[in-house]
Amino acid sequence: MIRFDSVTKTYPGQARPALNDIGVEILRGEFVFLVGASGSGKSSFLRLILKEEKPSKGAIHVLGQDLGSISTRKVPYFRRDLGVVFQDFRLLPNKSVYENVAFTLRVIGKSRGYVQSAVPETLKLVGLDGKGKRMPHELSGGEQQRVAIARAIVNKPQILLADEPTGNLDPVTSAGIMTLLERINAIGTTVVMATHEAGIVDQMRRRVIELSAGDIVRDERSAGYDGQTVRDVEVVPHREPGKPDESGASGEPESASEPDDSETPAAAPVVTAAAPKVTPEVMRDAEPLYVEPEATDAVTDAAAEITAAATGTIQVDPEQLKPKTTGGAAASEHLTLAERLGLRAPGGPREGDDDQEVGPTK
Ligand SMILES: Nc1ncnc2c1ncn2[C@@H]1O[C@H](COP(=O)(O)OP(=O)(O)OP(=O)(O)O)[C@@H](O)[C@H]1O
Repeated sequence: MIRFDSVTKTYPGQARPALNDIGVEILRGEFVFLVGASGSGKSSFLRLILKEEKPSKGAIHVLGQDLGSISTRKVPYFRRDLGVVFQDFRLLPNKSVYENVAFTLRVIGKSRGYVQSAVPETLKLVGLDGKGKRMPHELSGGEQQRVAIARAIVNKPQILLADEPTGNLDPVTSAGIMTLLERINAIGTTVVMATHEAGIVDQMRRRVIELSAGDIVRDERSAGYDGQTVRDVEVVPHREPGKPDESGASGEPESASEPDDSETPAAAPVVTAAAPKVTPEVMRDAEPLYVEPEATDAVTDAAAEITAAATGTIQVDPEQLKPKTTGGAAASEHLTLAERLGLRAPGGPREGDDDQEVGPTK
């Protein structure tokens, strides 16, 4: 379903690769956690799957397609089979919950009838039944992430990529989001999620791929956040190039072929584990907030109540009624539609891109 063959990604101007000769395969229906310290390459891994970035070396196959052979014109079609969720939700601030979810379907040319049945069904699935008319700023963070998840899955993608989806949420709300992702996985979607949340990973016991400075250092089934290894905070002492350290070892690279990267994290403490916010206890005690797809209306109502109780009352201050997005409304005005939807990284079209960003080319 997703295969990396000897993939190296080195960003322009960087001596050290963000991902270094990665070989890994993720099968249909798996739920995979990507863990690792900040800067270890998790987001790069997800961006490569989305074809937001190209590998510097190696090949990536997703859903049977060699990404290197998909033209930029065809990328929007390829991405229809992928749903993406981010830490900062990335909702369209001036559209209602319903319109945020419907938008994905409209740009790919789904019929009005399809939209009218798929959107309420998906909102029900994520526990937001009855909240379609709300605007994003009238929702709690957990509810906004549910809208983002609804938008990502409304087109029934085969793969859901989630980059720190609980990063901005409190522990209880995070646990609810995880039960939802678990449910989405149970109905057949392959989920790949980058996270720093040890409690979530420890409780869910799924496959864990751990990255460290661009290398896969662990790939275990039914694993926890820390694996078998001791993962205390590791501090690597800084050494000036050419200057021996206390043990007398030279500060020169061991081999002449090793890159001389002045931005190497060796100059700063290397934190190998983040402090857990969501504890195993919170995960264990979490109310399941998702709704079974075949649920009756009574069940849906109960789930909506649980969601409302878990996310709390929202005090809306007139100041807050102004559209909010990460980076502010002013910043969002300068983003293209595809960028705001997360279908393309902010920064505008790059060399080799075509004009078509989302939706049919005709
Ligand atoms: N667009 C870019 N240009 C240059 N370097 C980049 C770019 N994106 C990422 N990097 C570098 O690549 C390395 C891996 O970054 P990446 O964002 O993939 O890590 P991460 O594990 O997702 O980190 P975090 O947990 O903080 O999100 C880092 O050293 C980062 O500085």
